[in-house]
Amino acid sequence: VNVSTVEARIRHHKWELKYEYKSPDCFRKLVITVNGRSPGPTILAQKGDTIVVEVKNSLGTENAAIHWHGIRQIGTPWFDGTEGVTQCPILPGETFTYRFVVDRAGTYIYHAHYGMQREGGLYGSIRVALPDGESEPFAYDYDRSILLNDWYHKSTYEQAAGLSDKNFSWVGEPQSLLIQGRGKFNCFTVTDPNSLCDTSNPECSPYVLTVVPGKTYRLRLSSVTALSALSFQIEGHNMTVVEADGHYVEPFEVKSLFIYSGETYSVLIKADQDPSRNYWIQTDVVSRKPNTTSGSAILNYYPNHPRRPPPTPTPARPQWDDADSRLSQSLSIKARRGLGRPPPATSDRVILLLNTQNEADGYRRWSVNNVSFNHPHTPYLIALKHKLTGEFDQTPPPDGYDFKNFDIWVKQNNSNATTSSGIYRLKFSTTVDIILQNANTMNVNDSETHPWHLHGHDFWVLGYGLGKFDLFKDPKKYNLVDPIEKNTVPVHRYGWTALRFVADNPGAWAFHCHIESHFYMGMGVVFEEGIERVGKLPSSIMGCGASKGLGFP
Ligand SMILES: O=C1O[C@H]([C@@H](O)CO)C(O)=C1O
Repeated sequence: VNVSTVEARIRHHKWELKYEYKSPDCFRKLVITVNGRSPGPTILAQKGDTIVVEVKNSLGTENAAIHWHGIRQIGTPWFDGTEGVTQCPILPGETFTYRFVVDRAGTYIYHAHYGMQREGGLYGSIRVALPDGESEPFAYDYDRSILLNDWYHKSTYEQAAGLSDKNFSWVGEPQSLLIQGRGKFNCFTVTDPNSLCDTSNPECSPYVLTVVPGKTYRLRLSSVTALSALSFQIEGHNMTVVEADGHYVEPFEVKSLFIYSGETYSVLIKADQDPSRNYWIQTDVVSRKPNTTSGSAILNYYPNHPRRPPPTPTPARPQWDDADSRLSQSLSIKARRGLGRPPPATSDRVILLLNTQNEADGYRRWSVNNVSFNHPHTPYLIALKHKLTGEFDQTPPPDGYDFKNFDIWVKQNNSNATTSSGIYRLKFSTTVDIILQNANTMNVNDSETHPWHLHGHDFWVLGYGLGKFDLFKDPKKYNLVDPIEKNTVPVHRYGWTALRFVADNPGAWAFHCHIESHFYMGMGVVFEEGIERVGKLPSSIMGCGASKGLGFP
């Protein structure tokens, strides 16, 4: 008999957030650490476990909130960790306890969701294993989590102040790329004599992945970049993609994996090359013209010395503007045969979301259907549940745009964008289609890739295309047979992406561009569904705006 008697476990973590001086890419700056580390500790769990994280905010003078990216928070919408949407921020000196169930095996991440704090270094991996006795539909010997990030030397405050100034200043390209928290900045370019940059600092020695010849490794790759779309490659080794955002992928091979901010993938590699040497692991900026050197790490074949540099030059960077290869990878990702869940055949509502760069009131913004998102002061979940209708704009944003007349290929004037805190109210349990439509930015001949992340759900990815979405023809080409489910998906330059999800998770959920500065500049929306089914909110999420005193009987 195969009766599982293993009780789901409670995994208890005690975390302290602090600003500390660190040199992840050899340049010393203040970094947000979890228990002294950035990336923070990896959360290891088994499907069905309850994760409890007691977060003490010791940032001194700064609020905090932590989002559990890819965890749907079924029944616990108040622990999604999205400041302004699901909770008030954790005040300096206070301790907030997150408590949620990890209900599906897979690769997930956690990161700050307050202001632009993620790029300060507050992020880490979540790895949820199958219950005892169940096995994955692929074989491997070892399992490793690798976080990819881009890294800036300016503080998030300097960046945010520049973005929200009438005299707009853009964050620019990152100073370096980090692999599992380590990168290498060229210190010779530092002109400030007071800055501390030391390429011999052991904190910035490259990440080393040691492999035993002949063994197969499952690499769980996650991107938490502030801006960059990345390619990831391992010299001399092909990778087989087997998982994306917690869902099994029909396996396919790549030389170079494209990964967008907020996405996670598992790839399998076999250590089957010449074992007498080491190999380069490399990540590069794609989709924007790079001004950042490659991020490098070492694939170390045991028993070679882990720091021995590979005898070959670093691999060639993939061409940054090769849009075809990126679209082609997107189209290759399908649910694993026999293991995917097919989507409902039809939807109840179609929401077209046009992504544009705008000016609103003289400020540079990003907008969806010409509405730029503005956080209210009282989190939506609390305002909705307690019917505090004065706390956000009650007019919902539009379900579409003037798609007949709008030309996505040219620079618009866009001076008429408005800012709003209005949200989409979805009928509980209905099926919703979202069409992300990309367009030209405010620069001539320019369109950018945007990775969109949905909280509280996974969506089926029904299709991608280039150009303007055709409401009549394109839905006929949807993949309703084996679409992958994901929580983050790119909308490619001048392209569209079609998604479907079921609005069956009571709560208020953000859906936004995962580029940190773009969300900060208004590139997001909020969905509400089934608010009347949400249970009593914990008083710990309250204390700001109109929720002051609400939690106390
Ligand atoms: O929001 C953005 O602003 C800059 C640029 O468009 C400013 O001109 C850029 O690359 C973004 O992604």
